[in-house]
Amino acid sequence: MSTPAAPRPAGAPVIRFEQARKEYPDGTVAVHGLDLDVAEHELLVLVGPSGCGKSTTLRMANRLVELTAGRVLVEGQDIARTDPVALRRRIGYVIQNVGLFPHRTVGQNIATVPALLGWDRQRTRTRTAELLELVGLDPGVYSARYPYQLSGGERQRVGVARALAADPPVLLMDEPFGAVDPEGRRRLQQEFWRIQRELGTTVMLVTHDIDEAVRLGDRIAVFSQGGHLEQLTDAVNLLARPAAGMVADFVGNGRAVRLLGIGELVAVDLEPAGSSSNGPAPAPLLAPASALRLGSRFDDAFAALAASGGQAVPVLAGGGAGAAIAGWLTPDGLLGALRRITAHAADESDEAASAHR
Ligand SMILES: Nc1ncnc2c1ncn2[C@@H]1O[C@H](COP(=O)(O)OP(=O)(O)OP(=O)(O)O)[C@@H](O)[C@H]1O
Repeated sequence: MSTPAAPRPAGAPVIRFEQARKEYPDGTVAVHGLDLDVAEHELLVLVGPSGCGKSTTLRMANRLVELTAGRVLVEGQDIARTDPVALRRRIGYVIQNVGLFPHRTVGQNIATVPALLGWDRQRTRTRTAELLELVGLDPGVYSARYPYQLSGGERQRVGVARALAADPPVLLMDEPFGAVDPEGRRRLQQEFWRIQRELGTTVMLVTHDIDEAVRLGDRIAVFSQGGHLEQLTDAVNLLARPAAGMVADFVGNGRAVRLLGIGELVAVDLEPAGSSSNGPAPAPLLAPASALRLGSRFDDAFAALAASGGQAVPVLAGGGAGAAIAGWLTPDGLLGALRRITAHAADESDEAASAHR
């Protein structure tokens, strides 16, 4: 991992927009006066309808778009006073159609920034192989291929690997999984999420897809036209308590299903392990691979309850041979779990609302 350019107090924002404004030469005000912080190691998603200023905001952070007024700070430095080329070496950038160099191999594409930074061949080769493995492509097979020899999904993986090559502290992503079919997209999202947790990269990601936002974002910023920040909160809160009006419309139907996709089972959601004789009637133990565990997503829990015909299903703690039944999940338990995460969201949103006013 690279070390940050300068020590910062814990929790200091890595990217800070201060009254950032962009007016294009034809008079279009894409972003009016945005205040927004992205915290270290955070994956912040910008979401909103077409033309609301998401890409403009993102591109203000690496100076592909120059501000008309206000400031953007990256790692505490005003980027207007930073050399744009040096800035972009510290900030990875991934766009929808990836923009791989067609006449360079996958390995050479990934090595673009390391080459600019003057890394030696051995270090570059090792890093390239590591990154290909990280995004799930066999280096022996893919390093020497050209972009035209890849599927759309593979190209996007290479795009992500290239952006991560010099281990930038900050990554900007504009619809990075847009060109992939829904199933591949889901897989890429999952893998990217894992990689981001592992590397601790601070990420700002633009999407118009609310499901993607909910799946990936530590926090989600919902924009309306003109780069207005309508709501900034975590996924549960956004779904449980969307701000009235534009956000609620944008989040739309299917909120309950999305909540099922993000909640995770914890011990308080379960009937105690010993209660099966006088409490819920236990379903037969599921095959370990499909068994529920503490931390299982609610949608898996819902599927297991449906398969058991509504009978209590066992939930395991620990893995492998050491796994033990932590308790039993009943339909009421799952309802309680949904109430638990939405009640938690309500508390936080009340706090956030008073902090914002
Ligand atoms: N170079 C430009 N000159 C004039 N107007 C522009 C320019 N680039 C973008 N705009 C306008 O600024 C507004 C915001 O555009 P932006 O691309 O930031 O939106 P977006 O939310 O990323 O949209 P989408 O989801 O459709 O990509 C839009 O009205 C767009 O037409």
